[in-house]
Amino acid sequence: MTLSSDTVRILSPSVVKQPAKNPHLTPVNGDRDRSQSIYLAGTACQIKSNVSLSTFTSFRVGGPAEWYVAPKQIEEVQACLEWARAEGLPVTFLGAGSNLLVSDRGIPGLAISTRHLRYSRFNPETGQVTVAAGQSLPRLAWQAAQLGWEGLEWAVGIPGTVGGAVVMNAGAHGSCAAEILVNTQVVSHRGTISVLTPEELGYSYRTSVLQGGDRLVTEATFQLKPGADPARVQATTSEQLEHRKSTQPYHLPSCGSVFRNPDGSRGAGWLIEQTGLKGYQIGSAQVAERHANFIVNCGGAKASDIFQLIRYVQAQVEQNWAVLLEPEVRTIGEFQGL
Ligand SMILES: Cc1cc2nc3c(=O)[nH]c(=O)nc-3n(C[C@H](O)[C@H](O)[C@H](O)COP(=O)(O)OP(=O)(O)OC[C@H]3O[C@@H](n4cnc5c(N)ncnc54)[C@H](O)[C@@H]3O)c2cc1C
Ligand SMILES: NC(=O)C1=CN([C@@H]2O[C@H](COP(=O)(O)OP(=O)(O)OC[C@H]3O[C@@H](n4cnc5c(N)ncnc54)[C@H](OP(=O)(O)O)[C@@H]3O)[C@@H](O)[C@H]2O)C=CC1
Ligand SMILES: C=C(O[C@H]1[C@H](O)[C@@H](CO)O[C@H](OP(=O)(O)OP(=O)(O)OC[C@H]2O[C@@H](n3ccc(=O)[nH]c3=O)[C@H](O)[C@@H]2O)[C@@H]1NC(C)=O)C(=O)O
Repeated sequence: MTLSSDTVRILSPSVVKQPAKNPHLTPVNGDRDRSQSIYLAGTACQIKSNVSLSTFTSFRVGGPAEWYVAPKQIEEVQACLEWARAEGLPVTFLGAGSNLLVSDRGIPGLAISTRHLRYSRFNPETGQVTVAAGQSLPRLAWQAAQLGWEGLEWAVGIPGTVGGAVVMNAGAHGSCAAEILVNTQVVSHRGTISVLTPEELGYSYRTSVLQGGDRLVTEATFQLKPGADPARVQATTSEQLEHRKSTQPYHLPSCGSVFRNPDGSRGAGWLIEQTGLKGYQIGSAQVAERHANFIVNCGGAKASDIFQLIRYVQAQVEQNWAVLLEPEVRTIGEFQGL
């Protein structure tokens, strides 16, 4: 079973050209072919070539993005998308990289990171918070707790961005993004801005129609519950984080749960542990002792080690339990031939 990939193919890689001399581009220094970064005309947007993604993922693995940019506002997002389209490049969206496995070979085309899209606006009249896609979800959870707004306590241990949470329908402790989302603003690969409701997102467990799609989440609005005692909300938030740290290998690079829990009472962690795979290692990738549905990078792991371990665990569980575990982690780039 191949793992799904999230590189959006505006054109298939076979026709992806090396970026031509694009009139929109102002080389930073000298001839573009030599330069490692370029600026999009009319913006402060710097597109860099050959940027390693390993430091941008929680697994701490992954090869280089052919091109990488971190736009600071929606107009720059639109300019980047227009450039990629003009150059015939596939586009990949990056949040905090906490649910990504990026190929050691890297990814073709343009990787757009939301890391600089950050603001949060709490509206006491409506109890809603509107927040930029690149905002850290734990940071938002703590901000809400400090205000005495309930509804995000569950999210404090999810080390991703708001945009990633909207796309993944991130959840924990019986809650998830779908339950509190009012709407989300997205930009299509043609630069068109629209606002989607939870119904339009086709939400289900750890799934939305945005996954593997070509629309970038730029902002989300959540319905929270103001008026609680801030000390109590902060205490609950801390408890959620402490519970997680005691049941999950938080201290080692991972992507969180590797597989979605299958239907039925036996979760992925239980199935993998009962298959005797805790501690099983390929290279420096290991099935975590603390939680069998985590694969951890014990130091110096390659993406290929992790990929092969995912497939090995899938095969062993299927053989033992006739259950085919479905990856929750999003794989990006090519893993063929492994
Ligand atoms: C220690 C640890 C614990 C975790 N615990 C949980 C948990 O309890 N519950 C849970 O649900 N998850 C958990 N995760 C997984 C992960 O944190 C979530 O899936 C999170 O929502 C991913 O957000 P991100 O910003 O890192 O997205 P990324 O990993 O960067 O991207 C995930 C996917 O979303 C896409 N994407 C990201 N941002 C955007 C955007 N703005 N617009 C469009 N597409 C976008 C990417 O292309 C990719 O397909 C955990 C991960 C770790 C490392
Ligand atoms: N194992 C793995 O692969 C990974 C694990 N993690 C873990 O996930 C957890 C979340 O990490 P991360 O997403 O970086 O978020 P942080 O834990 O860094 O929290 C984000 C922000 O929330 C605020 N904050 C944190 N704790 C408190 C608090 N007790 N009270 C008030 N505000 C607080 C801080 O904002 P401010 O700076 O404004 O004070 C902080 O910058 C961390 O424990 C981290 O170690 C993260 C990534 C990967
Ligand atoms: C970490 C993630 O989300 C996590 C989220 O943090 C936690 C807490 O709410 O609940 C889910 O884990 P989970 O279903 O494994 O929940 P846990 O409470 O850790 O384990 C459930 C049960 O599985 C069994 N279990 C778990 C791990 C293990 O190694 N062995 C085992 O037998 C235990 O019986 C345990 O009681 C989410 N995982 C999925 C795939 O839904 C993620 O999505 O990345």
